[in-house]
Amino acid sequence: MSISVPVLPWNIPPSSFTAPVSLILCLLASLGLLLGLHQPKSQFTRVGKPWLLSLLSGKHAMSFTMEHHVAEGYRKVIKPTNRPFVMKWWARDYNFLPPKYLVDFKRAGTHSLSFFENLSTAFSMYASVGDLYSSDLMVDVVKRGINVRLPKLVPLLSDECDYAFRREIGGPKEWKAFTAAQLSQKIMHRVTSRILIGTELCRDENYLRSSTTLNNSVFINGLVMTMLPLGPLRRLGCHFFSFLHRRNIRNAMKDILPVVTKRFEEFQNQDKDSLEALDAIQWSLEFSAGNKKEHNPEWIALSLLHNLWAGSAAPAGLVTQMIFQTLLEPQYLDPLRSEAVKAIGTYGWTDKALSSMPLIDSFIRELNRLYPTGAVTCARTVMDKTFQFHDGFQLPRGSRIAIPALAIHTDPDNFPDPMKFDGFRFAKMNTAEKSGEETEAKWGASTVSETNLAFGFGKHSCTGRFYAVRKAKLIFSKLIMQYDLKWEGVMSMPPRLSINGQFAANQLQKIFLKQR
Ligand code: HEM
Repeated sequence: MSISVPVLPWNIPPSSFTAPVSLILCLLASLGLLLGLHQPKSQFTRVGKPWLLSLLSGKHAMSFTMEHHVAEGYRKVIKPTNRPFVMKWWARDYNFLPPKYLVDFKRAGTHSLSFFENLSTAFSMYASVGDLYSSDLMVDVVKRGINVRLPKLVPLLSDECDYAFRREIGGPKEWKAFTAAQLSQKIMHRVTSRILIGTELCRDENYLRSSTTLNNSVFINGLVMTMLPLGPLRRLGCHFFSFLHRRNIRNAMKDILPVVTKRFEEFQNQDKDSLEALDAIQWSLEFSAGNKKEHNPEWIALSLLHNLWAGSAAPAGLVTQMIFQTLLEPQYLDPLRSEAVKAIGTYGWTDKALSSMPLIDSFIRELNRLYPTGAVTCARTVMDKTFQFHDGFQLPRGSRIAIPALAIHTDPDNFPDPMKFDGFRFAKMNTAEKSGEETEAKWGASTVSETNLAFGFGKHSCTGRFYAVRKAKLIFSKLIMQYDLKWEGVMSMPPRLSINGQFAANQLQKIFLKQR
């Protein structure tokens, strides 16, 4: 049997191309590598090594130790000079700003300092979803869909959580082992999907599998694209190399698109007021209506999947961290459990109950202080010709800025004994200052402030934080009320995964659960 070498239509054998194409690819790769060594000039002090040298230093590469370099910049540049420092992040130069500029994140218009343009470029999203991130639909769905209906949504989340517990944990009479991060992720993904996707799919195992794969793929693809030495051909190269990620999108779309299309057709054909499903498909249909580009099943389905990415992984990491901390310092368990039992006993599984858990709330805020999902938040790209900060400092269009959140959270000028985990730190501060406001108070877990930056700050601060904190409280309360927890031989916090300044709770740590 012989294998014929394919011949191109105009009869030039492909072997004729091999040498020149290889040469061009080698030249481009070398150019990319050289650019990896190049550090463009900046008006600010540069921190960290060139990308390539950092990568060659193996496990100490900046990608895996980013938080230390950011902390160094904060200590050596920001604190003594109150000026920004510059550092490579996601393969590009970022100006890390002192906290005095946080006020400008509040003042700037949403499209002057853009979070989504920044995210899309950092994660090379343009290569997989085009200009999806130029749209306001994702934010609208959370802000105008979810946040205003939280009291109605909590009972639905609670039902889904009960179902998720039955599916993922069951009722073990003896100690049963689970990988904590995996368990939190599965439960959170199911609960999040109940509202962010809807009843048709939230229990569909194919959808759950393909959307979980996609959630992981967004981050992994973004990371791999950052690390490729693509030089000036970065945009083109990312399009080419994102093919696996695009396949993951197609797979998830196969599961979700038929449902969205059906709902789209119903929405077109019926009196719009008669349809009031409590889910994000409904709100996407409503909020995109009249917008030609967005009001179609493909755009809506893609947008839902990307909101799911924002809304599922980070809160799951938070729940994992809550479990680890409770096991590491078991003295917290009794007060947290008693508080949950009392609130649920009084108000049932309602929004009111979740808002009546000041200790759990404080525990969450303290975890977000010490173990935020990122050492850096408030990443933005300047979209105006120039952006002028309140003190006259200016940056031109295309500049990237960010805030060293973890360094600020652990600055002794902001918190006494900042490296110590004090689960009830914020409950104590709240009691000391309480002015009568019962819910989202000054020291509440979902209140952003200049020293609580885990959810960002300003016009683009996380719109999903109210939903996220409620889901974390709900899942954690059910877990500690229904199960005993333990782990074996663990003496310190299981190390987090740190990649490009983003953290993930330890992915391997086993815990044991037994029904109470
Ligand atoms: C523990 C959970 C979560 C954490 C730590 C978190 C963190 C963040 C951060 C740091 C930002 C950027 C804010 C800034 O730069 O100022 C952000 C933005 C955003 N998050 Fe979250 N998030 C969480 C949960 C959620 C959930 C459940 C949703 C709901 C779908 C969500 C939706 C969004 C959206 C839509 C934005 C963009 C906001 C805008 O540009 O106006 N997040 N989040």
